[in-house]
Amino acid sequence: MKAVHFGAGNIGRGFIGALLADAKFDTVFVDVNQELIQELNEKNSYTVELAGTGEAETVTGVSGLHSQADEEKVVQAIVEADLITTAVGPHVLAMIAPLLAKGLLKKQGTANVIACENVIGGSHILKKHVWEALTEEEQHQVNQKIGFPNAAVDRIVPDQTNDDLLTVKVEPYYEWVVETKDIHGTRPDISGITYVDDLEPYIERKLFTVNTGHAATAYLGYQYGYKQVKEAISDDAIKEKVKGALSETGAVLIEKYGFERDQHHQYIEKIISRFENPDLLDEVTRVGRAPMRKLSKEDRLVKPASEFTALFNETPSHLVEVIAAALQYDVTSDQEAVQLQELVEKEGPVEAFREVAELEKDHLLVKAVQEQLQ
Ligand SMILES: NC(=O)C1=CN([C@@H]2O[C@H](COP(=O)(O)OP(=O)(O)OC[C@H]3O[C@@H](n4cnc5c(N)ncnc54)[C@H](O)[C@@H]3O)[C@@H](O)[C@H]2O)C=CC1
Ligand SMILES: O=P(O)(O)OC[C@H]1O[C@](O)(CO)[C@@H](O)[C@@H]1O
Repeated sequence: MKAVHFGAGNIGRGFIGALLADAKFDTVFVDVNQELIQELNEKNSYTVELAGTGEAETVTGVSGLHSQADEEKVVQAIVEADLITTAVGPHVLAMIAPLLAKGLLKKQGTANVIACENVIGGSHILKKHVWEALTEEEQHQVNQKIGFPNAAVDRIVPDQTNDDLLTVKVEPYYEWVVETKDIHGTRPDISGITYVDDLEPYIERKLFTVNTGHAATAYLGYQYGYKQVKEAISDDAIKEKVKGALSETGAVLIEKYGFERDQHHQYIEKIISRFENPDLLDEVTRVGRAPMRKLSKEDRLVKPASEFTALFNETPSHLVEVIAAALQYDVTSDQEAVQLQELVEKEGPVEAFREVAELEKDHLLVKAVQEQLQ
């Protein structure tokens, strides 16, 4: 079996690539990092270390292509692929879509495209961008043979500090959930995938617990002066606030999906313990990256906070505190943080928040953030 995976970064190599290799796929990684591509083609393998266990896995059957310089080869690889996956970041999906469209158009048999990004409906977002690159007739042709099932991916893979460029250290835990309804042909035979009929409860539980909790730890940690996530979460004051924020998202999730309360709180505890892994060096600036995306209306802070407000007619004080901390996140090496701070400087933090989160002026959440910032 053959796979093409866009994005040979942390999650690409450390999670998706490893699970594809376990399922006996040969994987072509498509990236823009020439150094990574060269290494992949020289070694055709790399190591995945499981943090805190001393265990490691060798991933074989891999190679690399550049998404611009090797365009024709990428198209050919897509033509031959049984499965196409991505882990490039939500904003990059639009950039890879034209090339993906070219390859999909030339394919003969059925295949599936699975976006493995931290966003709700990632594969559908990618499909929308692919559609923009095709005529109506071409869309029809591609629709007959290609599925775009949505997915949720969960594994903490920090930025890497190894001497070897390809080696990647990951947490042992992982979860890859794929929605069955949009799959074309047979389901990819990958034992690491959990197939579900309805992804929504899974992706929301994951995004509004793992990612909300992580973002809360990062923004509060940055505010308190911590560099590493594990340092931030071992500060009791931060941990209590993170737990508070996750109780609020938990209240929304329990109300919406009927999760059992005690089980959900055990899930929260388990997630927090993953942030504490002493063998994971994970900087608050990686987890807090792209604060404008993280403050957008469908993402991990504002969506559960506005749903909490609507459901319970009160504002979630811990999430509001995290949102206020995110508005003060001024990391100069982060393009979105710089852009956010420029907006804060120009419009003031409350108006900046309202604009980024696309909320009405009189929304209770806007008022609560205003009070928090006073
Ligand atoms: N790192 C993690 O723990 C997790 C990350 N994710 C999601 O996975 C996605 C990727 O995240 P990471 O792997 O952490 O980021 P990363 O920055 O390590 O990897 C992204 C890769 O995409 C490549 N890329 C950028 N533009 C490209 C283009 N036009 N064509 C092909 N490749 C391109 C980059 O060179 C890089 O190698 C994000 O959506 C993230 O939210 C999801 C779960 C866990
Ligand atoms: O990848 P994003 O959406 O910028 O957010 C970082 C988050 O993604 C992860 O890398 C994996 O879920 C978490 O470590 C963190 O919560």
